[in-house]
Amino acid sequence: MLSSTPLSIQEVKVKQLRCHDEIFWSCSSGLNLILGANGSGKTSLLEAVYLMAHGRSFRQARDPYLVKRGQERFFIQGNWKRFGPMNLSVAGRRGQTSVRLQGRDVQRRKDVSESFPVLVEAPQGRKIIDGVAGERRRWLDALVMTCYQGSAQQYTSYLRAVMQRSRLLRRRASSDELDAWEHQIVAYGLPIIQARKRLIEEMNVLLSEELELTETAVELSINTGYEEEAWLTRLQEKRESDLKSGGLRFGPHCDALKIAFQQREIRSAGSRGQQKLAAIAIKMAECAMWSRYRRLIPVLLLDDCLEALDHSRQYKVLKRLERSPAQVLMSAPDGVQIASDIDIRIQMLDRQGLTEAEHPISVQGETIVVMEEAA
Ligand SMILES: Nc1ncnc2c1ncn2[C@@H]1O[C@H](COP(=O)(O)OP(=O)(O)OP(=O)(O)O)[C@@H](O)[C@H]1O
Repeated sequence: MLSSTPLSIQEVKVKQLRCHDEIFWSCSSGLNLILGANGSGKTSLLEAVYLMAHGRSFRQARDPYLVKRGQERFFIQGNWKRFGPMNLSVAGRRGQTSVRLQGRDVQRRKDVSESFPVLVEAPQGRKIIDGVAGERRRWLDALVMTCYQGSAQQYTSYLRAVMQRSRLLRRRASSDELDAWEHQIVAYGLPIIQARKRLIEEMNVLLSEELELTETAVELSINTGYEEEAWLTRLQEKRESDLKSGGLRFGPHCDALKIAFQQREIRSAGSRGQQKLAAIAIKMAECAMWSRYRRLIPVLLLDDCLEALDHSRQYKVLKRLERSPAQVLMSAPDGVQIASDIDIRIQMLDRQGLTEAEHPISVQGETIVVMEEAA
């Protein structure tokens, strides 16, 4: 079997990004944790790594506040390892960022994000577990396109056919014209449904291997019950109502991905801790898919990833991450305790910058309690 290459970042230099004036972060290839007070700039450091790979922030709203207040520009420079050493840098000012790879301007951001896969789980990031249905669907479809060659084209053609049908409805086009585009909707839609089905099956197998972490099986599902003739008939019958409602409200572009736990949707039935464990298990499965189809092991950014977990589950998460072949960059607020048998590099962040921390971080001998609970 072909082996996969783990991507990793070794050094990050950040200038004038958010609260940081100038900071240098040296990362190890395994588990890395930044500890610091609220507002000390931990998330901003993870954001810097994401910005290099994606050219934009993972924080939700399009953010014009990346540049430090009172400054004109921010700079990020990173030394990565991907087969050999690679250099990525980002320069930005209000609303604009430019990415350079090995000193040359990057024209297509996608080329970098596909070659430098960086996955993120962050409270201010995309809400896959407890966000709106569209967020989950976009995440699923992005993973389908990552894993199965040619599927991106199916999505583009399908959406073009959906939009074209809406335009024709508004123009009161002939039934023949509409027929042709409705056939295209179905012809491009069916492979999308098949690809989603296949991906969900693969992900569910991977998630079933994370049972030790999630404790209860986490399962993904989406509507796959499309039948060609029935779909075409439905499209024909709904022409009038689709015209009135302003668009097509049925099809793969509307289906909701469900993430269930004990057969109930985790976003409403799961506790915050259970949702967190599911989110981490999903990231593990996503990493495995990248490794399987792209032969690359992504860097994982986990912001505040121990939040909402009790000591024994924090320990379990760290143990799981320790086993992962991925480089993991995490943040947590001051006061979190890490058991001594976790192989992890811990750095403390304050106004002076980052300093290596003693390990284990234990308050009043509670580490022992953590160990006992987890045993
Ligand atoms: N453009 C900016 N200029 C200056 N400071 C900023 C800017 N944007 C955000 N900040 C500040 O930067 C600080 C760092 O935010 P960040 O989210 O990185 O902190 P954090 O350590 O992750 O905090 P928490 O533990 O609360 O999640 C915050 O105090 C924020 O108000």
